[in-house]
Amino acid sequence: MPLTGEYAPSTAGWARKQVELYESSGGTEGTTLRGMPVIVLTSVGSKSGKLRKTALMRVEHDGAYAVVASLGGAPKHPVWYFNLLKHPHVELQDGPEKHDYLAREVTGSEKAQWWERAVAAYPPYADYQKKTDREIPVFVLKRM
Ligand SMILES: C[C@H](OP(=O)(O)OC[C@@H](O)[C@@H](O)[C@@H](O)Cn1c2nc(=O)[nH]c(=O)c-2cc2ccc(O)cc21)C(=O)N[C@@H](CCC(=O)N[C@@H](CCC(=O)O)C(=O)O)C(=O)O
Repeated sequence: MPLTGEYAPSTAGWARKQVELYESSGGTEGTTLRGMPVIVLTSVGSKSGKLRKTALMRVEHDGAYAVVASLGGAPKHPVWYFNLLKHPHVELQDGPEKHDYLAREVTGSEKAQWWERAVAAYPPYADYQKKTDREIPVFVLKRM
């Protein structure tokens, strides 16, 4: 059951533009960052209840995805992190395919396994984690 609600564009201009190009091209343009694949996550705002769309690096394994709340190694979580905690039903667009997923924050050995996959997909994640004391959260998304 797709998410419904009013779309509220991100205040991060460069990321918003990438999302809008990705979606308007049906997932054929704006699908990479530095040559590495990107997905678009739609979440429900934890305070506004509006639809928020976030470009993130693509980390996939056997049909499940991980999304990494790295924010470039900033000291604070990106705010979409709080959206997924409150509203785990999200949509993920990977190229032309868009489906519903349930997001769950992972810890321990499960997180370590997905962190390895994330760094393999986008090596800068390892540098971001070195840059901050904040433990960068990872959610695993399973198809609904
Ligand atoms: C700038 C801010 O966005 P954010 O949710 O903090 O997310 C910051 C970034 O993670 C986001 O811009 C990502 O798209 C950046 N980014 C990546 N960010 C990552 O963290 N990880 C990635 O792998 C990643 C890859 C990536 C690839 C391409 C690209 O263009 C951008 C990429 C934002 O949009 N804030 C809104 C509010 C957004 C929101 O969700 N509000 C909630 C309230 C949230 C709260 O305050 O608790 C609501 O509506 O209720 C605002 O200021 O109005």
